[in-house]
Amino acid sequence: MDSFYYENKDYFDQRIQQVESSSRASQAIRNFETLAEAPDTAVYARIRPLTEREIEESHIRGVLPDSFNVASVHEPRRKVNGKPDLNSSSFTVDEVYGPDKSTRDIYDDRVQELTKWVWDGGMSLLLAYGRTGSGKTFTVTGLEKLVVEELMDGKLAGVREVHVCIFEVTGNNLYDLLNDRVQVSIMEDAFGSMQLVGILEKNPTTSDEFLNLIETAKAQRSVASTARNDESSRSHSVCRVRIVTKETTSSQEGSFLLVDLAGSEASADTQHHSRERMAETREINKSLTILKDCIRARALWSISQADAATQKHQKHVHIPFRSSKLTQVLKSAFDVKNTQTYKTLVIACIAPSILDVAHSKNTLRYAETLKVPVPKSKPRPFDKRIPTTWTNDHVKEWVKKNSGKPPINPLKLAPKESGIEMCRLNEDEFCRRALLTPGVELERAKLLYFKLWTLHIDSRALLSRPQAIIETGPTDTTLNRPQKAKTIKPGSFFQLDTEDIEDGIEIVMAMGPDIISQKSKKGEFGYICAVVGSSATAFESNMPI
Ligand SMILES: Nc1ncnc2c1ncn2[C@@H]1O[C@H](COP(=O)(O)OP(=O)(O)OP(=O)(O)O)[C@@H](O)[C@H]1O
Repeated sequence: MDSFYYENKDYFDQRIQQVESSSRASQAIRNFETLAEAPDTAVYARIRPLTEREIEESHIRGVLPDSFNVASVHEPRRKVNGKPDLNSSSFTVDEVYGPDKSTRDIYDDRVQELTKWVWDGGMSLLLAYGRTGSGKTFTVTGLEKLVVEELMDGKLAGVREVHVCIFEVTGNNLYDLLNDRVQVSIMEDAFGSMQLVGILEKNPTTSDEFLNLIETAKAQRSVASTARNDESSRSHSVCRVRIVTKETTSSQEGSFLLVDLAGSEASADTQHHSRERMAETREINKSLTILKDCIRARALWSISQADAATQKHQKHVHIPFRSSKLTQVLKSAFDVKNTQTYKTLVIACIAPSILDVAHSKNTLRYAETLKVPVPKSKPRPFDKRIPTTWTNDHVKEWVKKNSGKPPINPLKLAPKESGIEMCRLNEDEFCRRALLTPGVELERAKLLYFKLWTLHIDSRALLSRPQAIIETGPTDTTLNRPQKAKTIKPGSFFQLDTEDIEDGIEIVMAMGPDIISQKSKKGEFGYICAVVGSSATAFESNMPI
């Protein structure tokens, strides 16, 4: 096709110019509304500019940003009569960045939010996917620098320790890029977390120190590439940043995984390579397919959870993370037992040349399949027992009523968050905001956080078992709910209705059926309950979620 393209270059040039001018018009009517709430998994496409070599060789662009979230791909083709034609197709992702967009634009739009999320104890995963030479390393390295700047320049609130390790996944082997490529292994600990055994973790205290580590890792990676007589990166490179805070006792650790994936190559591209290189390509492609399956399966699982009430989509979801070393390393991002929300950003990197469109289509197809369409279901109406149905006004009202005296300022705690967003907030961030109200001490902030979580957990039980009664009971610590109470599981927490609240007792925990009281002898069914006190230190509990 290359020679056909050069023979008909003027024709293709003209056609692409026509397409480009019409796509500019459609970009102008960008719909900002769809960006209102970024989903936990976002998929972007970044189309790099033509390189100098490509320009010298008279390539033109065959992949264009069509609208803010659509990339159009124009493939040269020969009609049966021998005349040239363009085969056009389009792909939809969350956001398309054209060649005029900088790494800073991507950072400001999404990655900055992931960085702040991690600083406050959240988990983020950033993956750059694409064919060899499509701009993955350029993008990840640029973003890493901006992440480092944000983390280390001291402008984020609070004091944290930053720990970093950078390693490479080549086939089934892991190499430490900050320790002379020493081989490391991966093991699952008793809690189901994957531990890198033998990895060297550094603790940079300045931006420069951190950036030097990134440079060291980059040099180690290219040493290996040169040794294989191979300019491109045939391995996945992972930079793991852990954020540790000592400010509150129960604070969670933040984690940011930035992954520069190995180039996806079609098997046909490696036909002229050695058997070893072909096997390597197969291994890389396999790991990328497993990665896609894991991301999709995790997203499907989240949807099934959100939809648990209707039971429509609740089915067993298999997440095959054990099938490759790469997905084992990233296990925490797919683990359904992980109670922390992972925010994931996948950047599909695209080489724009019209002679590379077959590869670009594969990359965009891969990116498209990562987007799991969320079934359109009617939003659940407001229910005071279910925080995920609360609007920001409901949240504010709840904070005012439940945060003691003087109440925690809802404008400081939840300036614009809905109930779902408040449940996603980690404890540190929740307490930090609560403490902005003068006179509020940490214990009270924690108690309110706990109250919200208790409600949320109970509401999940209600949603997954619609027959379960999450009702209030009398404050004599015995729940008297004949029949209905039989569905209550010991260990469940219950929030009492306002009219049932006495002596400030709002929350009780069901211990077990009351079989000895006078009421039960009369045939009434009740539960012995433990009172949950108003002090944050009154009890401890591991609640199933
Ligand atoms: N957005 C961009 N703007 C300008 N130049 C870019 C951009 N993206 C990539 N490039 C250039 O394109 C070339 C290939 O980019 P890069 O090395 O990042 O590709 P890659 O996908 O990581 O390739 P490999 O898989 O072989 O490592 C480099 O010369 C890089 O500087």
